Amino acid sequence: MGLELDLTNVEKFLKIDYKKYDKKIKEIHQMIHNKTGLGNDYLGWIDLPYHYDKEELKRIESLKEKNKDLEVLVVIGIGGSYLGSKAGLEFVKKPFTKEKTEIIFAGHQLSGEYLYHLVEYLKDKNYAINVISKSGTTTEPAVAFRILKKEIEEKYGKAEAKNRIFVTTDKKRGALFTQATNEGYEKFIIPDSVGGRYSVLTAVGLLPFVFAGLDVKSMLEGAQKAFDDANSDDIKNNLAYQYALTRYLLNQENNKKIEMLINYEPKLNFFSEWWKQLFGESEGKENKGLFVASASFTTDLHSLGQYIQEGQRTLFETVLKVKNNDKDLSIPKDKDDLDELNYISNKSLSYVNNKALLGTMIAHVSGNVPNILLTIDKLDTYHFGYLVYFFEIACAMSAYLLEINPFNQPGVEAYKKNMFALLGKKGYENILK
Ligand SMILES: O=P(O)(O)OC[C@H]1O[C@](O)(CO)[C@@H](O)[C@@H]1O
Repeated sequence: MGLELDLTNVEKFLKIDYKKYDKKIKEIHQMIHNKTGLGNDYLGWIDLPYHYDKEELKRIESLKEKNKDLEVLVVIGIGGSYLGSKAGLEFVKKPFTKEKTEIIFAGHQLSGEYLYHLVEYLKDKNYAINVISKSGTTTEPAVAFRILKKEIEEKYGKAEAKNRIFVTTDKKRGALFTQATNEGYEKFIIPDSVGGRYSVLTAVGLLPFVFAGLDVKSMLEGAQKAFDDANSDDIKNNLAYQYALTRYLLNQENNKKIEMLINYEPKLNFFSEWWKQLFGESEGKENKGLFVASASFTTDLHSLGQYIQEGQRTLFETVLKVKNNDKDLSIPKDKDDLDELNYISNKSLSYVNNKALLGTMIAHVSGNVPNILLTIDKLDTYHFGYLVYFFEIACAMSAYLLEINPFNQPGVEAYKKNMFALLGKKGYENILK
């Protein structure tokens, strides 16, 4: 139970010679596991599937037990402090069903309209806040926290509000750490050695998952399986490295500039958002890296499909296929058959969706768009954990193949500096001159 990788529709465009890269892959594998490469201080996520903080998870579970009647948990965070938990929840959540504790995200943009309506919504709800920020100084979550902290204190009083604010941040430093210590909020840790986009399996993801009632144990088992599967330095036995090398070669030898992650299940839309941060922030530097995009089919076949089929030939697709649906429906027979669907009556939607996937792949490949096919069995917590770790390790390998540091994001500062200057922050006066 893991993942299947099919490169048939890449090999038509590219010769993937594992032998040629065997030595390089082995070296990088050692670099990752011995933590000797660029950005090596941030390789703490490597061991998380087995060495996650077990005491902390127990503390999260007992916090959830104490707060089992909460109607809403507001999770404040952005980027890696947001996308992983949002992706995990969407991955497994049944559409159109209301969880006992609803998880609502905030601080992932600066929209006053969004926050206004959230504040209104929370007025008659029994709620708590989990504010997540490794640095503690990121503007978006800091603004949202300031506003929601005022609201929760007004609603419950300062003393009770303290029991309803859970902070996930650095172990010993930062603005949020200091605030949490001063106010006596319950704290959870983002380890020094784990950067935001690699933090799903820390309290960053685990707290929201536990509050949403997700099976965290099986998620960690999935990640453990991915760890075991990616533990070989022999690329022939390591699908994560095969994926990493393939996308590297499509870029370097086939001149592809864009990788699109494609899904056929709306539950995967936010997984794509998480994936985009992972690869975009890790690889997009020094004028290198693939631009990562995503699409949800068949929806986007009716918008982007035209471009993919016939636009500039600079992209390839990585299709994430789900073999088995939990629930399904069949198409009923109709006596008039005006829509001419009787030829597929009694067929399930999964059957039709799979034919759409196959037909699209054939079309796009014939339009010179290489397709990597990744298949998982189903959309459950186990496979979420598996995919998270699979892509994390693939991303590290891929960035090291490009000879860049996968774990920093210096470019993100540019917009922040300009925004601070425009807002009149002290010390930024000369930035735009
Ligand atoms: O957890 P923090 O420190 O608020 O950072 C949130 C996100 O912002 C970034 O630092 C980019 O500004 C991401 O790398 C990170 O995931």
